Amino acid sequence: MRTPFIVGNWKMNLTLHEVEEFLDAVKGNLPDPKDVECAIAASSIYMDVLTRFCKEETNLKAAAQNCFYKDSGAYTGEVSPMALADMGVNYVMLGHSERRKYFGETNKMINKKVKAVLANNMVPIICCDETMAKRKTYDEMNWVVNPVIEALKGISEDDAKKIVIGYEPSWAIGTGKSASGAEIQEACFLIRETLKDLYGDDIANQIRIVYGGSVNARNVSEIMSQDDVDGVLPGKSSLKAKEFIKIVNYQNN
Ligand SMILES: O=C[C@H](O)COP(=O)(O)O
Repeated sequence: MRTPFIVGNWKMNLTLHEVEEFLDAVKGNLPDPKDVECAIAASSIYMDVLTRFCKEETNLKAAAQNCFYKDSGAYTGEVSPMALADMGVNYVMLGHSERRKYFGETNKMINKKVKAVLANNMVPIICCDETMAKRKTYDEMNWVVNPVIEALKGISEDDAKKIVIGYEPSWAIGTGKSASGAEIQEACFLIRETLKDLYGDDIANQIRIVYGGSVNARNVSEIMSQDDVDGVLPGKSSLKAKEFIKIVNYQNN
């Protein structure tokens, strides 16, 4: 059984004061991780505050939004996966469409980062973008499948079981208009079939696939009801504690 997984991606938002207010507000309001596992992907400057909080409030996991593929060295401005692991970070998002678009991240680079994150005993959340143009061509290799294959090159079966795949169509990100349940299921099914080709049914059925793109408290239940969807990755809706609490408690609404 795949435990539902909800990761709020704060992106480059919130001040320290707002982060503290958010964490205070969610305390005691998050579901049991056996029912729904929750995480916040914060900017690395807030990682210390977040990981300290997560050590007390064990219903929340800490995620980073990115990291470099080397543990240390002369890489000015980069974030070390070893340092993140040392702080108690559990998950690292990799290959978000904003990283690909604004910072030129390639599938090859993301594959190196996946290996570095796993080597530091954290779990990568590998994000796969999709443009509407690609979806319309129905060219499966270029659609959502290719980034998954490229990101997983050289990843063992044991490691593959742990990873999370994020399906995030860029045409739905930050637009306020989520993909429909059927569109999400179609892509997530395709991703799972790809995982089956790579690792076989047993492992593919253990890998969690989450959807991101204008998820909110109103559409989360419908999205979560899709067969191949195991979680969501709300961006904007995760900035307000009240809405994040509603999203993660979708099973009670
Ligand atoms: O990582 C999160 C996604 O980019 C979704 O962001 P959004 O919920 O603001 O559309």
